[in-house]
Amino acid sequence: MVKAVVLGAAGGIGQPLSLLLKANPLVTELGLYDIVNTPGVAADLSHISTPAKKALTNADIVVIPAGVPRKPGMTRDDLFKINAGIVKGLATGIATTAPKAFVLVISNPVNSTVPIVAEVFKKFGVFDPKRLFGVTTLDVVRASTFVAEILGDLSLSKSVAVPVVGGHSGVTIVPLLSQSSHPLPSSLSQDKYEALVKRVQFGGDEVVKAKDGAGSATLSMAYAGAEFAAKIIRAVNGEKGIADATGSSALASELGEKLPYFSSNVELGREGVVKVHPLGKITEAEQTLVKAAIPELTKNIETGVNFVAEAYKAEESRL
Ligand SMILES: NC(=O)c1ccc[n+]([C@@H]2O[C@H](COP(=O)([O-])OP(=O)(O)OC[C@H]3O[C@@H](n4cnc5c(N)ncnc54)[C@H](O)[C@@H]3O)[C@@H](O)[C@H]2O)c1
Ligand SMILES: O=C(O)C[C@H](O)C(=O)O
Repeated sequence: MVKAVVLGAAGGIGQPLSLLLKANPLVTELGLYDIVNTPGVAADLSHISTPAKKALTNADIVVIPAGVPRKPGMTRDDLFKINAGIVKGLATGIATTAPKAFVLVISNPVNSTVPIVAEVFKKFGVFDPKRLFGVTTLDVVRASTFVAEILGDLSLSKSVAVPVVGGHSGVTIVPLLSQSSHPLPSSLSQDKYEALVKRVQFGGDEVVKAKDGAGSATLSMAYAGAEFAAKIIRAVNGEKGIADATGSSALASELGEKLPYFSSNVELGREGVVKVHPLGKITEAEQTLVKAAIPELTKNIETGVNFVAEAYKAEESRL
């Protein structure tokens, strides 16, 4: 029995993600919440429509695609002003209603919204780093698709696995192409390698540009979110040895001293992350990418942590 809840269920990501979760036979109950149009989506999916508190009761897994998406010319950080408050509010609802749930944060900027959820959970004494994830699966999906394209066989894209570590914006996205399950052609030029890295790092911008003001990736994100959620659900159901390269898990990686959040290859179990894998053997070029990611990721994490600290300070001074 697994209850999944989508917060932001009426949105561009929320609707197809809810559909994919509905289609997952392992999801036995689906809770939908949005500030608009929830009954419409719920009726459409023949699902429950309840206010957040009730929707969250007994949730095993909560996915959060609530918040505003980018328009051309914006960075993910530009979304912080609006989305930070939305995510803090929803995290409070989860902390007080479903503190044991696995939480999957999609709302951008993920590098900062994951620390926001963690800080709220700490305040309520319910923080479990093994159960909190930033969803960076779309970067893995993109990297795998782009590598399959280079290999000239798109039918491979489901079986190509490329670990992508770090964070979820620009230089913080670090594809470990040397660890691809399907090696790149040895003839690939340095220019082409660098272009591939850039394409993975800025894949989101490609979609934002193509949508021309109508938002950012929704369908590929729903697919990626549902894939990751499905892995969590299988792990919750007791399946062993489920591996994934995703999630700015708040667990210490080998970079843990420098960075409290760093998306890594992880192994999942009934209680959440059971193992954070080290980066393993990486090339000099990949080491350079990791080094470049750290300052930006550090800044993004601090932004999230400081936002919550200041919000609570302001709340206390009002009392
Ligand atoms: N992690 C990733 O890889 C990734 C990929 C794509 C998009 N995103 C992010 O996901 C977010 C959503 O994108 P979208 O295209 O679905 O946007 P959208 O505007 O289509 O949908 C967002 C939904 O959130 C709802 N919402 C707003 N405040 C809420 C609240 N307090 N409680 C519940 N629901 C609330 C809105 O009503 C809306 O239905 C954006 O921040 C976007 O940047 C992340
Ligand atoms: O690019 C965006 O703003 C949305 C998302 O983070 C993505 O990678 O597609």
